[in-house]
Amino acid sequence: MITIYYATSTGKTEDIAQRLAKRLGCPVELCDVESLSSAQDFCRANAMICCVPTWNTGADSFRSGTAWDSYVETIPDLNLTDRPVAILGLGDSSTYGEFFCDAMEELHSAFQKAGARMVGAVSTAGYSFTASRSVIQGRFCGLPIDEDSEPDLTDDRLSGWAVQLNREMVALLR
Ligand SMILES: Cc1cc2nc3c(=O)[nH]c(=O)nc-3n(C[C@H](O)[C@H](O)[C@H](O)COP(=O)(O)O)c2cc1C
Repeated sequence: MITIYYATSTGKTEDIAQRLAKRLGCPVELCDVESLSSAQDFCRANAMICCVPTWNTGADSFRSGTAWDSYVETIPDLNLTDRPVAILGLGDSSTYGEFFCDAMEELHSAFQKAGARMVGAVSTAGYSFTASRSVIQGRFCGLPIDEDSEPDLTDDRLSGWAVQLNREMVALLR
């Protein structure tokens, strides 16, 4: 079972979480981060996909502007050793092209500090943006989705990533 955690301000990240869930080749549970009572709740997932929009443009910390911001400081203290975790980000590469999906990196870093096994990095090819803190060693540390400026590319991006996760994450659960 994979748990897809999401937080949203205007509903787009929730919609994307649901669309991703339909594409994965294993049982999936959806969970709104708003409904959690503590960071410890993340420990019950066998594997997780964390879906995060970016709202706090250019911020060093608390970049999401959603319920994720309540947990970024405590996630590193969890024991998630070898737990598979993937990050998906929502942003706008046209209007916010210098800060594209910056919040992904903040979550990636937090889960990595907790010992999680980070999967799901993707190439920057096919994206038009100026800068992103979520590019690590030349690759996005998760899947960026742009429902504002490139919604027509979303289905293919989700389907391609689902295939990648079935290889990198679902295989680990068998
Ligand atoms: C005020 C404002 C600030 C934003 N800042 C960023 C940003 O810094 N980087 C980015 O990639 N997208 C940014 N966005 C785009 C949102 O992340 C995008 O619309 C996202 O799909 C919203 O997801 P949600 O509906 O789940 O909250 C911003 C949007 C607004 C309106």
